[in-house]
Amino acid sequence: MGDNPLSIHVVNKMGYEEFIKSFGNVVEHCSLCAAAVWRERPFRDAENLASCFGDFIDRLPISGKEGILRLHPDLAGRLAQAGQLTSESTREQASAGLNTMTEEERQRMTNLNKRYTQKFGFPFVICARENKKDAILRGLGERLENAPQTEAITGANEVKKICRLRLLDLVKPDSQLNSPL
Ligand SMILES: NC(=O)N[C@H]1NC(=O)NC1=O
Repeated sequence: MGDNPLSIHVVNKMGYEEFIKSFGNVVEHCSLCAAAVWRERPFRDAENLASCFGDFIDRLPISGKEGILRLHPDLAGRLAQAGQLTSESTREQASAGLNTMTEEERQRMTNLNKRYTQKFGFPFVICARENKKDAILRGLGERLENAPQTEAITGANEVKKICRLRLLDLVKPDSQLNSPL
């Protein structure tokens, strides 16, 4: 949870500019999602807000899902090594142990990421907070075998998990529309 989690009442009173400022990166570099989801207010609670983002992503055509995936940085890629990830990605990649890989593991990850991007035209995305580096390396190898359409949907489902966890950091989980909290 973040330092000052918001109550759902505060969220529901936000104008769209404030809403986009608060939630514009729950889907990495894609403030369009927050800009679209604002119209669904009032939200019941943090989980309902997360479902609205998830439903928006689900409704996108395959080309839109691919577009969202293309806004994600490679895991343990060049941006990570240069310290240029968003603060959210930095924390998530560290939680999976990706910042403490051996040189050999990093090389394997780089090679697999390259093959993945060449095959699909978008980067490999997985919810790093729900996986450790071994599971991520294994997942990368396995998902390389998937068909492109399957993989766009699998990646979008991982984006939804990342988005939900980011939202639960920002909004008090026990704050509800019909209670004073
Ligand atoms: N490529 C990729 O999966 N990136 C990410 N995953 C995650 O949990 N945070 C990210 O930035």
